[in-house]
Amino acid sequence: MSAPGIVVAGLRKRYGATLALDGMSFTVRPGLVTGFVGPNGAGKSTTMRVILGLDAVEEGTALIEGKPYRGLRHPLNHVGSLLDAAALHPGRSGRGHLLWLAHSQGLAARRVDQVIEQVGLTPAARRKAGGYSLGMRQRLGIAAALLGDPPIIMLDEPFNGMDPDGIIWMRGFLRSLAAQGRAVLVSSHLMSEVQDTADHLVVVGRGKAIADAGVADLIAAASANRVAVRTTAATHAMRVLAQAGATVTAAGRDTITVSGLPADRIVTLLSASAVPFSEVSAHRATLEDVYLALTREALEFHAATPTEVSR
Ligand SMILES: Nc1ncnc2c1ncn2[C@@H]1O[C@H](COP(=O)(O)OP(=O)(O)OP(=O)(O)O)[C@@H](O)[C@H]1O
Repeated sequence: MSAPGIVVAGLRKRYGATLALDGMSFTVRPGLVTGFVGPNGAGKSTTMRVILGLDAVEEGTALIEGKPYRGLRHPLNHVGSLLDAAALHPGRSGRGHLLWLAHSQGLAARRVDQVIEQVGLTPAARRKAGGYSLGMRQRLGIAAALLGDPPIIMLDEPFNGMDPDGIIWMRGFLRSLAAQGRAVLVSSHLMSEVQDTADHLVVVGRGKAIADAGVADLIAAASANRVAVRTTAATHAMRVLAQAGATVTAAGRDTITVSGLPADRIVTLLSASAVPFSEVSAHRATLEDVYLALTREALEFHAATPTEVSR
């Protein structure tokens, strides 16, 4: 039996002097939304193009249900993708665009109306696609990806250009595709976009995956043994706790996070130094925290953060 989903292993690719992919490896499993997240230039789009056989690599393999894209007899029945929502004929209606695609794949016109309905584009289906907003183009692109009813869906930055209602719709839609048992890979350079959507995250930096794990596990790891303190005297609190051996980070205007000391010891130390505080609680990391910690080292350009104080 062929392996389900997508398996990417050891991709290496150069563009001139730029090493775009440097050992990229990860797996996209059925029934899950996998967020593919990383800073601009990290290699997300290149990886997706390689998976679709649009770009060659010097090393490594990208397999769809156990085969390279070019080895699939009817690829669009295996994987549907949206790489560039702008790539459509502006003079054609949305429906006309999909009919043209369906025809080229030997699919029935009935399928076109089904996918238009699925992505909520019915009222605009007969209008010229050239007049569509970027959000509508994204919906049209997703409709095209669904035409062949593939078990794998791959979308590059589908949240781009979506208004808040569109983002909420997209999150629910991606979840429903995964709930149908499909493997869904969604790239974004913003962690907040995949929050509440992704079950699994592949975080990329400088051409490789720097994390490939469940969202719950990543949050638990980033939260481990850290305590959040709310105080109106953050600077004083940071000094006292750092002197006691803790590593302290400013997390917001009135909040610091502390590692290296248990909560009861923190309370004792702050009380002894007359530092006012209103709350001491176990810190729960956000996906944003996870992402920042993982990508800090991988960012090509970043400013030193002045907020960390340790003894
Ligand atoms: N056709 C190309 N020619 C030259 N360099 C390229 C080309 N495509 C990508 N690159 C380079 O390869 C690296 C990876 O780019 P890629 O577009 O895959 O990253 P990305 O993570 O998708 O970023 P973004 O979110 O900005 O699209 C970057 O340094 C980029 O400049």
